[in-house]
Amino acid sequence: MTVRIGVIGTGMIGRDHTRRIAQVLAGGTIVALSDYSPEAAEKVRDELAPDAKCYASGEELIAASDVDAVLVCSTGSTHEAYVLAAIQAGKPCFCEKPLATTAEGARGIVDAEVAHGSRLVQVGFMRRYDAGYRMLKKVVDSEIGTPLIVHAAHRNPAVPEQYVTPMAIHDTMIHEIDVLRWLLDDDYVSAQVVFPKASRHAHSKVADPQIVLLETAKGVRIDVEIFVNSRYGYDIQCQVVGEEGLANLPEPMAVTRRQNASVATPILTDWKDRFVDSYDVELQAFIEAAAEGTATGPSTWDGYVAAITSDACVTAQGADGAVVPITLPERPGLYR
Ligand SMILES: NC(=O)C1=CN([C@@H]2O[C@H](COP(=O)(O)OP(=O)(O)OC[C@H]3O[C@@H](n4cnc5c(N)ncnc54)[C@H](O)[C@@H]3O)[C@@H](O)[C@H]2O)C=CC1
Ligand SMILES: O=C1[C@@H](O)[C@H](O)[C@@H](O)[C@H](O)[C@H]1O
Repeated sequence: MTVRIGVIGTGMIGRDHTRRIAQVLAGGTIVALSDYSPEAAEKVRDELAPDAKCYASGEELIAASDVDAVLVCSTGSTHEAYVLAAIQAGKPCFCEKPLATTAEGARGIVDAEVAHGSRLVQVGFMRRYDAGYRMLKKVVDSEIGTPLIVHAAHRNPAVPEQYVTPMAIHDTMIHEIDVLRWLLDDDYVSAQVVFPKASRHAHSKVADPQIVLLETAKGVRIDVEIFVNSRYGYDIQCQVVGEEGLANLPEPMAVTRRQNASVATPILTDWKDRFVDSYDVELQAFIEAAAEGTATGPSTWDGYVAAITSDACVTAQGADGAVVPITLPERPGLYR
């Protein structure tokens, strides 16, 4: 079966996901597009999916009888309503992060999916599909003993003026929030944020860098440095310290040069390049599950837990170094 897919939001990532479904992946075809700006949808149609129909609204696209599955790639604040509409229509739905911008909104999606009775939603936490993180997880699961500490860093070269302090959590660190939970098979119990001396390259509305300290239910201590004006590159680091050894996330493949009396390895500068393969793998998994009328991978529950944790971290940003507890409700059977 070829899964007929509609894409809502044809900005940067919606366009890129349309390209991969139209040109790279197997088993799916783009039949529908919609964007708040009709020209944006038409442009993507003309460039990548000439047979797709453009819809005036995401709701109409979801309701269309020839749309089997939906990709929600619009601005974060619009995700919740579209995902709820897709569940209502009984259609598999891939939702880019965040699942919702509030924990309450994400809880509503959990409740709707539980009421539906089976999984329909995959959240776009693509790092779980990254070959490097998967290799790291294998080692953490079996070779370095019980994990004790994680040191992580998420560094971007620069961010635009509209990037504000809470975005370091909601937009950027949300990837670490999800992937470290998955890596350790654990949940968070508290968050604390401390601010080092600010970089002179940071805009006035973002405190940068910042360090988020998380504690897990099993007692692991995690420090995540978020530095979005690091200047030098897009750099994702993750080191797990275990009782019997230590494991590092592999660096992206790059040619090392020995030249002019130095050894040099280039570092990526654009996040789109860093996880390009993982986006392919996550969407291929979505297409295959959608063909069976279901969803796999990062779930609505994972999106909800990420939202609860993000909210706690944002509270911690304003708490003058105080530790903010994180309490999770009981996990419904659908997600066990
Ligand atoms: N997994 C990942 O690594 C990444 C995820 N994202 C997420 O993807 C989402 C989109 O991000 P970008 O593509 O970078 O943003 P963007 O700003 O380039 O595109 C968003 C698009 O949504 C459209 N839009 C806004 N409101 C809408 C509505 N109500 N209905 C339909 N379309 C609407 C806008 O017109 C725009 O074309 C965000 O939630 C972002 O966090 C973005 C980049 C990377
Ligand atoms: O999701 C993403 C962006 O929105 C965010 O701004 C970047 O920091 C992340 O690394 C990228 O994966």
